[in-house]
Amino acid sequence: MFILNPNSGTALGKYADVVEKTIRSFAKKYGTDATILFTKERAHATELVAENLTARNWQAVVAVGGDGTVNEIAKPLVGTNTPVGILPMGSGNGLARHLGIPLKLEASLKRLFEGTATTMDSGQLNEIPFFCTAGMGFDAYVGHLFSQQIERGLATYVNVSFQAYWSYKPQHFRLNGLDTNAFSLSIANAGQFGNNAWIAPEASLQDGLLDICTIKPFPKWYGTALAYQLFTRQMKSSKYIDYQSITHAVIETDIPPMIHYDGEPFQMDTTRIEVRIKPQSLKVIL
Ligand SMILES: Nc1ncnc2c1ncn2[C@@H]1O[C@H](COP(=O)(O)OP(=O)(O)OP(=O)(O)O)[C@@H](O)[C@H]1O
Repeated sequence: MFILNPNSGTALGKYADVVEKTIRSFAKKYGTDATILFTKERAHATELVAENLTARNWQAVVAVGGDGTVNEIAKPLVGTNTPVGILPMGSGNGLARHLGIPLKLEASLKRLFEGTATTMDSGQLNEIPFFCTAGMGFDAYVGHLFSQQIERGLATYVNVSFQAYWSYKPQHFRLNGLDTNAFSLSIANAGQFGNNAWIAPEASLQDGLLDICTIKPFPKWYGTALAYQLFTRQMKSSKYIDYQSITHAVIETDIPPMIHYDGEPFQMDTTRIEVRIKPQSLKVIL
């Protein structure tokens, strides 16, 4: 079962018919068939999976889109034997990039049809599952601003981040009871946000651990160096970042925070957030 989000990235909406034809031709070539469904709105992918999951013994449910689409599709597959597949067509494609899934449609289809299922960890912020990264602070603020843009894609993301950067002020958090001021507090299951922005270059999807990455307040002029470290997998060498590997953590905030899960912004209605890992909880085709 393939679920396409025509709102993902910049190309999928325009070329959905080409994508659909290519999927069907690969399915035929590999001696199987493809059920292709389109999402109509936010959260619809989760409904489509739930409605159709028991209809057949699916080889995989494939997210055709970005990290938000993977999240919506993987959520109901946690703890089941049905693997998720990914054809990365989003703006950031963090999970697909971490997993080394090719970004070109034909290459990712070849990998999908020739791949095998393996298990990976997933994380939770209270009851909200995530698979790639989640967090609060600057990343969530940017996620929120990005979701309000008409155009998606990398250029919009860079533009939104750059504008938000100048006015953004670090916030107060309590992490496991310890007070901290942070520019951002990211929780990494996979190593990157997307677009090869490696917040936790050493993160593993199979180690039963989440990495909490706290970026401490830094002078504005240092932003370029931090961005360089982010895109060259050198964040570990920065004096402004702290890492903690955890299976469980409690984050408290002064007011209910805006968070993001896999890049999707969400306004919490509580100031207490429990972070948990669900080891080996999702099957994924690689
Ligand atoms: N038919 C639709 N119309 C509008 N929005 C949709 C539709 N289907 C899904 N969505 C929403 O589109 C948003 C973006 O999806 P997705 O995250 O896959 O793409 P992206 O943000 O471009 O990529 P990435 O997360 O990799 O940066 C999600 O919030 C999703 O719920």
